[in-house]
Amino acid sequence: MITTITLNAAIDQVYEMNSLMLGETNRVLQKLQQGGGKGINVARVIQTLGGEVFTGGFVGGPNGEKIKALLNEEKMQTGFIQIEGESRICLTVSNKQTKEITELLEDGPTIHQHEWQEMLNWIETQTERSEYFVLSGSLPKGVPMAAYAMITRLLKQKGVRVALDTSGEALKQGVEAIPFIIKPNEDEIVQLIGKQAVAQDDLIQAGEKIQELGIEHVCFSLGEKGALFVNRSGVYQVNAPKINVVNTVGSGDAFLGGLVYKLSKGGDCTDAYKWAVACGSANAAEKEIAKVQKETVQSLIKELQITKIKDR
Ligand SMILES: Nc1ncnc2c1ncn2[C@@H]1O[C@H](COP(=O)(O)OP(=O)(O)O)[C@@H](O)[C@H]1O
Ligand SMILES: O=P(O)(O)OC[C@H]1O[C@](O)(COP(=O)(O)O)[C@@H](O)[C@@H]1O
Repeated sequence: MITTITLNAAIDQVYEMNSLMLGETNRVLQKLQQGGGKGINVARVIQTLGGEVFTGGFVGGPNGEKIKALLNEEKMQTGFIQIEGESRICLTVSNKQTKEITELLEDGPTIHQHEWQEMLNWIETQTERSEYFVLSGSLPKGVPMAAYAMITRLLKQKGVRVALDTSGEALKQGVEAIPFIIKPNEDEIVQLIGKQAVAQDDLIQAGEKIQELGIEHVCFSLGEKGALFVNRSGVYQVNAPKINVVNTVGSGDAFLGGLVYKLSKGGDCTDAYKWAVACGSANAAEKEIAKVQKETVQSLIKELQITKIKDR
């Protein structure tokens, strides 16, 4: 069983528009609503691929009720902790003409100390039935900056493998706890290593340094360029397939869903790397967030090549 956690769950709302002009009246062509936030999205992708997945996090207020109802409709297995605050709304504006994507992300509720403690207790009980935990997304206010580092240490003591996908200081501290997998995107790589890593050699050097800390799979997702993976045996590159891009929001979550799903099945990790890129790209071809089509993933995997660019 894979468990995913979303400390800052959201209603993910997508507005499709013909244009978006600041300072003008803009009309919405179509509105979509989903239960979201990174861990929930990862769980949706794992469920679509056929994996056994459970998803938890904090939810509260009418938005929290909506998130639970939406996930219920999708028959997702959930175990949320109810909070006093109100869950956030994350808005994606998708411009049909220019294909531009604009994201407006609320920062979400404040978590009280007793709610955080409840979460730590819940995680502890959930370890009994989980081989993997996915910790994803921004930290809500009130939760310690070391939250992911604390959870990672707790899970590792129980023999659970941790995949971490977050940003900024939470990522830096999380990395110090040595999760099994990290998946920074280009912005997060810069935050993590403190310098622009535009050249491939810089990325490889940074990835190797992080891997040597003991992180088994350092996975750099690089948008339309695909991804670079560093593990103890080498450095691997997978180029993204050419697709008709509709909405890239959730591609990182789909990437992580595909990666953890395939790793949890065992076998060669290079297959899991291809699944990750195929899922990320399959997501970018859809309007909805982290709602990949299994058939698209399977056909993209056949197109993908993985290249070992360095032995270690
Ligand atoms: N424009 C694109 N074309 C094809 N694949 C894409 C595109 N954007 C993202 N992807 C796929 O999604 C994966 C994750 O995207 P990325 O933008 O790196 O993550 P995040 O959403 O976390 O910023 C990429 O590795 C790639 O496989
Ligand atoms: O928790 P954060 O970092 O605020 O991000 C939340 C947003 O990230 C998403 O999960 C998408 O993330 P990715 O594009 O990185 O996969 C949205 O669904 C959500 O609204």
